[in-house]
Amino acid sequence: MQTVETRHAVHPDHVRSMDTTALRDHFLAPGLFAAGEIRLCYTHYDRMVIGGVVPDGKALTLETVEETRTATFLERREMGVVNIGGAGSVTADGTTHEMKRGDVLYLGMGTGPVSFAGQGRFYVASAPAHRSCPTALVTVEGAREVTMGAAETSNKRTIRQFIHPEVIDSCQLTLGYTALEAGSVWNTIPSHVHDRRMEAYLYWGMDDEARVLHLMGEPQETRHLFVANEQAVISPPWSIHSGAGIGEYTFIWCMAGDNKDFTDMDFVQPKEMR
Ligand SMILES: O=C[C@H](O)[C@@H](O)CC(=O)C(=O)O
Ligand SMILES: [Zn+2]
Repeated sequence: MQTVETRHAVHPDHVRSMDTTALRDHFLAPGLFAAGEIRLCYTHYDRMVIGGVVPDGKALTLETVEETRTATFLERREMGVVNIGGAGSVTADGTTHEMKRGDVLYLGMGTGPVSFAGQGRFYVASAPAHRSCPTALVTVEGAREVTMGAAETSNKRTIRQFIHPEVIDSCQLTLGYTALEAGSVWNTIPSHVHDRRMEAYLYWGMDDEARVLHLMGEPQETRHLFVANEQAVISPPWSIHSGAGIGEYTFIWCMAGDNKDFTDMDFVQPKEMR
């Protein structure tokens, strides 16, 4: 079964008047992972599509979606696939890529139907592309590692970059994931915005009871979402995106927009936030 939900882009002035339910309806994607299903969320933020594919031992194929009106989903798109589950495989254009937990597959524009199999739980993130870059499997070991933060500020973390200019080529997509060190709870502090790029987060590796308090909104007009395991947050270009975990968590970040410069951020110091 395959379902696609559309999310429209929202003006920051509108967000000021939203209650919790409205905020969650617009910015949280809570139900992307279901056994035997492909569930996609087509956003109008840079036309980024995020989703979950859970083959549950059988095979699931992502071929077309009505929303793109293209012959195949990736005819004019690129896509990153992250396996957040057990061992699985992804087959595209006659090649099968075995993926263990944490591995990332990049599929370039023009790739045909994409089949998912095994015990994997696959998070997908796709953006429009203008040229075909080579398909590439980047294993956990092959990622670029950056450490940030400090124990004193409760934000010591390792950022693993997979779809990143210094690792593999892509059109506009960048993707990786960030894990907190034991005792550290805060991600992406100091907060930042990058109006040139939208971003989406998928929180994973969490206990069922754990929650992340995700901060969003304009830096002087912040809002929050309580987020559970395997739920995604859509972060508009004008919004901060930071969070603190009540329990262990990792999050996949992906971005699309005008540049692929991971370090291009407009920082907002804690004292400047409201
Ligand atoms: O623009 C970059 C993204 O917000 C995240 O990659 C930041 C992040 O993972 C972190 O600081 O912990
Ligand atoms: Zn960011």
